[in-house]
Amino acid sequence: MSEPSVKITEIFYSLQGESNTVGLPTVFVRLTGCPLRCGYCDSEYAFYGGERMSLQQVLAKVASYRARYICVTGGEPMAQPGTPELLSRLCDEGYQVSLETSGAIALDNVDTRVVKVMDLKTPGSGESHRNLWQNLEHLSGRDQIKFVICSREDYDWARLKMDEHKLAERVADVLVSPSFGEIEPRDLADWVVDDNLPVRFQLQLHKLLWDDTPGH
Ligand SMILES: C[S@@+](CC[C@H](N)C(=O)[O-])C[C@H]1O[C@@H](n2cnc3c(N)ncnc32)[C@H](O)[C@@H]1O
Ligand SMILES: Nc1nc2[nH]cc(C(=O)O)c2c(=O)[nH]1
Ligand code: SF4
Ligand SMILES: [Mg+2]
Repeated sequence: MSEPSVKITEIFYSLQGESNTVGLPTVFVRLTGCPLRCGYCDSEYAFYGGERMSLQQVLAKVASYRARYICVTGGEPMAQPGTPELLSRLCDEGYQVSLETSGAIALDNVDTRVVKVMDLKTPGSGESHRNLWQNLEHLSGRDQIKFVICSREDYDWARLKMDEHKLAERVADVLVSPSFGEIEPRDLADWVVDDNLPVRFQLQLHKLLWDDTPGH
């Protein structure tokens, strides 16, 4: 079989701004294209264009940064057929690999060495009908679930889903993140504290440090 290829928007080195490895120097591999259209999406520039690269080329570029942590994101990385093999090849090289995904595409073929960060799309995203709830079965105690919260209604919905699906017991962390610029981060923080909710509150560190500049 010929070497698979993937369409890439950018590969860059920065500090992990999200998830439970926040602050760790990380190489980001941003794949092009996404079948969803979340109203808040900060990565619309990855919907189109990009450059087709062989897995060899991606691995060589990643290696040039001499980093330990690799985050595969997008766009929606799982929308490309070459992604599962890319993830496995990165693991084979010894990297600590994470995958940022909407979970709207089946995750059953993702290497178990990869830490999956699955975003359950809230009503406020406009894409909650795309959540594939069966994907919860493919998450382990090393994975993470994220809710991006756009309003109090989203927060109440996330709490309900946590309860219904026993989410805090399934994964390493349930993350809640304010939709950037849409709600006051402090409101979300207060709700979490008031409810003693078993989640990890997070802000997107890279936006505090570098605004919203691509490549960070
Ligand atoms: C750009 S997406 C790429 C991966 C995948 N498509 C997904 O949605 O998980 C990476 C993460 O950034 C989050 N994100 C995008 N725009 C955001 C915003 N304006 N505020 C907070 N988080 C945002 C997404 O919800 C997702 O968890
Ligand atoms: N620094 C930084 N950390 C990130 N973590 C997840 C990102 C993403 O866009 O998926 C991201 C990003 O774009 N930049
Ligand atoms: S799924 Fe991810 S990349 Fe796609 S529109 Fe939503 S936030 Fe953006
Ligand atoms: Mg981002």
